Order: sequence, then C-alpha cells, then structure tokens
Amino acid sequence: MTTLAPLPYSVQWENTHITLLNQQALPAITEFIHLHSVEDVYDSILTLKVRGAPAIGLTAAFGVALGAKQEAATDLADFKKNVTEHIERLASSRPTAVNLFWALKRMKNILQEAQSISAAKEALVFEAKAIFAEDEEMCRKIGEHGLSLFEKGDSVLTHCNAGGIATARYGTALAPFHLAKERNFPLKVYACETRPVLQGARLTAWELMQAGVDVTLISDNMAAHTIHQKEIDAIIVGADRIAANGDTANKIGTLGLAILAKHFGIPFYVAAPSSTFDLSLESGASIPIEERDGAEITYIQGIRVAPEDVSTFNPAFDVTPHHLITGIITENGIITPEFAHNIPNFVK
Ligand SMILES: CSC[C@@H](O)[C@@H](O)C(=O)COP(=O)(O)O
Repeated sequence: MTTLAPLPYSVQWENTHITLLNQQALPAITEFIHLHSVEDVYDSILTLKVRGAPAIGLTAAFGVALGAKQEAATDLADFKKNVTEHIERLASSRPTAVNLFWALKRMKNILQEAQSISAAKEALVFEAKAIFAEDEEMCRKIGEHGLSLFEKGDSVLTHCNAGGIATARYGTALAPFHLAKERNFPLKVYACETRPVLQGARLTAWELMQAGVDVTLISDNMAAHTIHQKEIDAIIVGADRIAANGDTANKIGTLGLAILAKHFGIPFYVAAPSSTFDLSLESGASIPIEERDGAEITYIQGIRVAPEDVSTFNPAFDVTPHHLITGIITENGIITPEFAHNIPNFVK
C-alpha cells in the first residue's frame, strides 16, 4: 500500500475548523489555511483553494458539519432550515463536479433524519468523516486497478491534477503513479500544464515531484508532438462528472487529448470513484459546464498577457464522448465499452 509519505492531507477536519492546503498558492508557497465558517468554505471552493471533484465534495461535507456545529438555533425545525441554507449555499459554489452534489445530498439526508439538534450535529460530523474515509479507500483501489493497465517502462500522459491533493488521498488518475513509485515499478509521466490556471504545472508537477515520481512537464500545445516523439503509451485523466453512457466531463483540454489518443492509436483512460458518476444524466449533453472569469485567460499569475477588453470564452471543462474512452477505472474495477450497458455493473 502506498503511504505518500511526503504528501500532506489537503483537507483536514479539526473539530472547530477545517484546515486546507491552499492549492492556489502552490508551488511557490506551501501554506495551510483555516476555514472557520461556511462562507470560508464556499469562498475556498469558488476560488480554487480547494479543487478537484472529490476534494470539493468532501470539503463541502465538512463545511456543512462546521455550519451545523456553529448553529445557534434551539428549535429543531429552525436548525434544519438554517443548515439546509448552508447546504444550498455550498451547492452554488461550482456547477460541474457532481461529487459536490453527491456529498451534499448525503449530508442533507442525515440532517433530515435527525431527531434532535445535538444528534444532528454529531451525525453530520460522522457522515463527513465517512465521506472522507470512503474517498481515501476508493482512490487506493483505483490506484491498484489503474496500475494493472501499465507495463514497466511505460510513458503515460496526464492532464490537470487528479492527484492526492484533489481527493482525500492517493488521487484518481495519479493514484497508479504513486503506487508504482512505492513498488519500484518504473513509469514515466508527462504532465500537461493545463491552461488557464495551470493545475498541471503548479500541482501535478509539484505533487509527483514530492512523491519522487518521474514527471516531465509540457505545455498543452506540445501534447500531439510529445505523444508522437516520446512514444507515449497511454493517456489517463480524472473526471468531474460521468453520464450514464460514459460521456465524461473533465478539465478543459481533455477532449483534445482523447481525440489525439484515437489518432495515435493509444488507450485513453478515465479514472474516477463511483461518486463521480451521475446516472441521472443519459449523456454528457446535459452536464452543466462551468464558465469562469475571463481574467483567468488574460492574466497569468497576476500578469496581463492579453490586450485590455479582449473578448474571452473560459469554459472550465469539456465533455469527452464515450466512444473515445478505452476504459473507466473505478474502485470496483475497470469499466470497458459498451459503457451504458456495463456501468450499472460497477456503479450503483
Ligand atoms: C480527482 S480530481 C478530477 C477532476 O476534478 C480534475 O481532473 C479536474 O478537472 C479538476 O478541475 P478543477 O477546476 O481544478 O477543480
């Protein structure tokens, strides 16, 4: 089992507050910030201090537990109404990663069942901790299944950061690399920088280097040339929402990589826990795609790189159609096409 010795937990429940590894500050500064209110949690998700689908979900769950603990209402109905408002506030932070809504739904169910305020406060903390522990376990299993797909010496390309810091621990797409390192199983990782906000350059390169994984950074527009020149064996990415037919929303740029994988005849894998599936959606066409401030494109790390007043279009995610996906690696095993038929055998 991998221990990820040098990597800290990115989200920690501390009873009176939540401690977060500030992913906005990395890699220049490794700092931990303390969230003392639901509003702090909302702001941290919105501003990407915590990001990555599973990490967003479990941080929001801890946010609900925190809000409930701080609630002053003495009437159970008032308490439930106020905590429900906290849940709604957190649900409005980011729209695409379904893990957020999955985790908040679990918290809401616990809230609704509670018979007293003190029981609710205790049960909400318990549930948030359970969501965290389950995510850690799911990611560990994803690492095992994912590693079974690679051979010693393979070169694998990844995009964005689907690592330990984007989950409770281990990561999804990066979990096999952590496991490989632990087992002295040689793999070479190529990380796309991931414009506009550089999760690949800032976070994946940092995380894998911390763990001693062999990682090489490229800019996004180098992917085709690199796949060809460096004989990349496979591409693996995470996911923010997977529809019932296998269509997958992930960080903007993922679709282009899936098309490249098809062109070059290499496998394209998605790694995600069952909490990332949204079986209520028939296809990816209904996945809401977050559009973020154009300043993320016109500025890099605070420096303007485009003319004042230029028009921008800044979708944070794209949808890869299922027919471009070779396999979806879950904690329950690797789902292969026909996805619409096979997903229910792995995800309930
Ligand atoms: C295990 S994290 C999986 C995905 O959430 C990840 O690939 C991704 O797209 C993250 O986007 P972000 O905007 O950084 O939250």
